[in-house]
Amino acid sequence: MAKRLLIVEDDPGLQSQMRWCFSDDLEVAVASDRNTALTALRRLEPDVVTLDLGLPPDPGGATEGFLLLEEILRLAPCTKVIVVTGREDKENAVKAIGMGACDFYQKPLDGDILTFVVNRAFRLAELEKENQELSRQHSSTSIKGIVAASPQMLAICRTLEKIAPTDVTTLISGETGTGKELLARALHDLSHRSAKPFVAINCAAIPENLLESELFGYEKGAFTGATQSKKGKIESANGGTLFLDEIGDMPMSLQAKLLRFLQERTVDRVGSVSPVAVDVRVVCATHRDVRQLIDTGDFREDLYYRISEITLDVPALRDREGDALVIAQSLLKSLGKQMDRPTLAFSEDAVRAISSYNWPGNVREMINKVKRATIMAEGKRVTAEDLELKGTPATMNGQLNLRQVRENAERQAIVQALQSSNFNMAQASRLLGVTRPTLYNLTDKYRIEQSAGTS
Ligand SMILES: Nc1ncnc2c1ncn2[C@@H]1O[C@H](COP(=O)(O)OP(=O)(O)OP(=O)(O)O)[C@@H](O)[C@H]1O
Repeated sequence: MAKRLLIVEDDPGLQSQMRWCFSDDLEVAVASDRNTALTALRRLEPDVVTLDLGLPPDPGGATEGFLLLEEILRLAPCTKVIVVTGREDKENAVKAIGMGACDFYQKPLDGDILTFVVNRAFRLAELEKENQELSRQHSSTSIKGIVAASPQMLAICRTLEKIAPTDVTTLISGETGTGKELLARALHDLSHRSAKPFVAINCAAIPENLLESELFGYEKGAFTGATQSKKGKIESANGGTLFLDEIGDMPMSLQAKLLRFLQERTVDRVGSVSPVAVDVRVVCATHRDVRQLIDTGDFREDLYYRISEITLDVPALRDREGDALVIAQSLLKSLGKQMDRPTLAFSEDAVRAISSYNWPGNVREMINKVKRATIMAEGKRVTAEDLELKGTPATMNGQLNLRQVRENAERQAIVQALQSSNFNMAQASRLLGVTRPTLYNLTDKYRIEQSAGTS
């Protein structure tokens, strides 16, 4: 396929000069204002755009150019944009690079230099595509219990696999219900500590005066009621992993003691004078912004650095492309099995509603909704109503053009048919009304697994 270039330039003389610079093997389109440029972007899907910042109705300024740059990068973030500025306009060039343009070119026009800059942008676009292709090929998670399809979660899973064999202290942050504890358990299961205990404690759920003895244990007679010595959670996790959930809620008084433990790797039971050596890997999680807690004096900065040798920021479900649907499908499958309704599948409006709802309670909210729907659904289809979600009409939803909308819908329908037919290609092709070879071509095109890969 020919490489595609869009030239956005309002000066007709420069337009034809630029066109002339580029060889015949490029497919070139020209636009002279923001609207025509956006139409051409949607139609041509160029790999590279040269963008004159001074466009009508503000040819002397750069406002239209910046607006257009922003829209191009929102609609087609992989497009390489080269901004074209006046000779003395370094400030705007720098601003454009800051906004995400890949390069800039200063007038007056020099054909050789412009061709060089444009070719370099094409090469960059090509390399990025190859890179994406490669990462897509390794795009399923084989970590037990974690269902994911989004590039963000797949990247987190890859990091998790890399850090699991080490003992680095890891901080997992993310909204409630995003899977922080699940990731912490996976970190433990994939480590050499997996045969030893995984001990979790929720620092927000235990009153301040009990948390110390829960964590560090106590000696007989340390306080009224301490009739026996007791190991704390840290000691109980010896050899394994200690998971400190909601670390952001740990009281200041205990933060100092925890820091000491992380430095010395020994615990002092309450009421004891002889420290006990403990070997644990510490994983912490929080839904709070720890940096902000440090600013307000509610969290020790030195402790933060100790617990965050590696940080994993788990995005909210609504920000993970494709995850909501694959997780919902997997939940329906397992809950359907549990509740003796193994053939349940989502209706079309349910699929749309799942993809467009913003899931404030993340996966935990989804579990509740799918559980409810599995009970409530009449017949074989789970509707948006069963999920207590409003059905939403299909929209452009920030997608580039009709081709992208169509491809996303096609991809979704194929995944759904495969899942509801238990990955039986003959059955799925009948459901979709296409032949089996066509379905094989489509699964290749969209790189869809032909078997239940993620579970
Ligand atoms: N990617 C996923 N695949 C499958 N199940 C998931 C996924 N993410 C989360 N879950 C499930 O969602 C539920 C909530 O996850 P988890 O308890 O790990 O979230 P959390 O971020 O620790 O929540 P909180 O901050 O409220 O403690 C669990 O039942 C978990 O197994």
